Amino acid sequence: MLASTFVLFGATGDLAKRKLFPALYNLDLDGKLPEPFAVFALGRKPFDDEMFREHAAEAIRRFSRRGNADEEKISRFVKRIKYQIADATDAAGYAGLRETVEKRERELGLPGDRLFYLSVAPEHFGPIASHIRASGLAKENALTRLVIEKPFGRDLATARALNAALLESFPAEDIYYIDHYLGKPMVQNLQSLIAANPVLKAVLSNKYVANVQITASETVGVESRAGYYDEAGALRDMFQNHMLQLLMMTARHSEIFDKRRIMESAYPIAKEAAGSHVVRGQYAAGSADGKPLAGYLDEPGIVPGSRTETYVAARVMLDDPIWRGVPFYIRTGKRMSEKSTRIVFVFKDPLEAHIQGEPVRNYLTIRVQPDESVDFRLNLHGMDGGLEPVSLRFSTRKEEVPEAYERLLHDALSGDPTFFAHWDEIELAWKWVQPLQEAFAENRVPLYTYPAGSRGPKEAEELLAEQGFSWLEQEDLAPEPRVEAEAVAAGR
Ligand SMILES: NC(=O)C1=CN([C@@H]2O[C@H](COP(=O)(O)OP(=O)(O)OC[C@H]3O[C@@H](n4cnc5c(N)ncnc54)[C@H](OP(=O)(O)O)[C@@H]3O)[C@@H](O)[C@H]2O)C=CC1
Ligand SMILES: O=C1O[C@H](COP(=O)(O)O)[C@@H](O)[C@H](O)[C@H]1O
Repeated sequence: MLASTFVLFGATGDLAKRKLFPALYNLDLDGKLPEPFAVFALGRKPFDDEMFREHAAEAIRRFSRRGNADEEKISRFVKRIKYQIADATDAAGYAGLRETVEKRERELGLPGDRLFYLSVAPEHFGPIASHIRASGLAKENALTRLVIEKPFGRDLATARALNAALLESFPAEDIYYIDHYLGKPMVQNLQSLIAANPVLKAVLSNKYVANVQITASETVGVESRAGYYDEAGALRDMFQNHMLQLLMMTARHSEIFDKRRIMESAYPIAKEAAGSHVVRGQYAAGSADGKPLAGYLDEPGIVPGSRTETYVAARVMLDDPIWRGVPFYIRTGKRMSEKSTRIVFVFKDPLEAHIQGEPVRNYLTIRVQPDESVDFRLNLHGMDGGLEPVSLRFSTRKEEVPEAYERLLHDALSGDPTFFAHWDEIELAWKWVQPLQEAFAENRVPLYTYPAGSRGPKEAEELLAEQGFSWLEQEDLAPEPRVEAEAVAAGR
């Protein structure tokens, strides 16, 4: 059943503006919100309803993939929003908030099934949950859902403490830990892509796969989040959550479908050995499209001399019957040459024994964003008598891909936890990452620089070269195909 009251803490913030209001609006356009639907936008800034509705409308115009369409629809959507000035740390204020919510629900005839979305800094997660419970803002005998944003802790101990604090106020089944990478349609598709295609299922194992490469590269730098990012770094910001979730989603298979068991099967990397399996980097000055880009240390708000990493690459091995012996190379970085999230299965060289020079390989590339595609690189006999790569491709245009937050908000409203991170996965991921955090803090892993707008530190090549591999970049994966089968899906 859908919750029909949406209470958003942190409604004046960046995430609400860029992702949450546009996602709610798109759900409204698609008829996926209940009718009526009440939105309570909470923040400390001195907006009134009308001012805030214009703020939300502007966010939708700027950031929704369909925001430039229809002013009437935008106006109808924002009328659902009521703005409430509220300091989340003020326990006494929650009684008033409860009255406001109940009054509105009575007006609209709503049952009091409420979703609380905590889009605020993590130090507020525990106290807000506790105040919601103590004030009775979570209604007895009605549905309650609590959505928690990241970062979920800054290490294993703080994540455990935070989880314990949340569990004092809410039962585990009411808590939804959002990881927006799990909301990306192609990530959600991974399971059916493999399960529904025996041909893929048959070859995705250590018998045929030489290595797997998971990349999430970004062109943006630290932007306006220096305060948070300089404390977090790429390991906490992207690797512990999004990248390890991508690993779990990629590696699970019909024998071991539970993501927890995949994470459990990842061989730990001791801090003393981290330098042999992990590369960290920080962007220096560089350029993109002919324009100069500042180095990380010159970005506004970064602590002088900061050793925070903006790039991490790691080799992960799994103690799993299907994947034993296959390296999973995982990398993420800011200020790289391209925005791309993709998973590449690199197949073993069928002609290894017979060919000189470049190996001949098949690749299966699953592009998650910006465009979605599944691309099989085959080798055909070319005109010149040699082998020539060709692609078999299915793709969806970027504008047609629903935003991750759309799907996840709808799932949370509906009470479907499938594509949320589960506490055990979060805990296992922190456990795995902990020695790397220590190794970074103790400077056991060199911090290499790379020019902004590049492919990251050249030292990351060595991670693969040791085993005779190399990172596959877009141009390696998408050779101009001589033969192409392309299916463009509309409106998925
Ligand atoms: N922005 C992003 O791209 C992403 C953000 N996140 C996470 O989402 C959460 C929100 O991030 P973001 O929107 O960027 O943060 P911002 O700093 O932009 O916004 C913070 C929000 O919290 C509110 N707030 C702060 N203190 C209080 C308080 N005492 N009482 C009530 N409200 C308060 C602010 O209200 P006001 O300004 O009115 O005081 C504001 O609405 C964080 O946990 C972040 O890590 C996760 C992934 C990506
Ligand atoms: O969670 C985060 O994700 C974004 C990247 O998300 P994407 O959907 O654009 O790939 C990243 O920029 C940010 O630093 C991080 O906190």
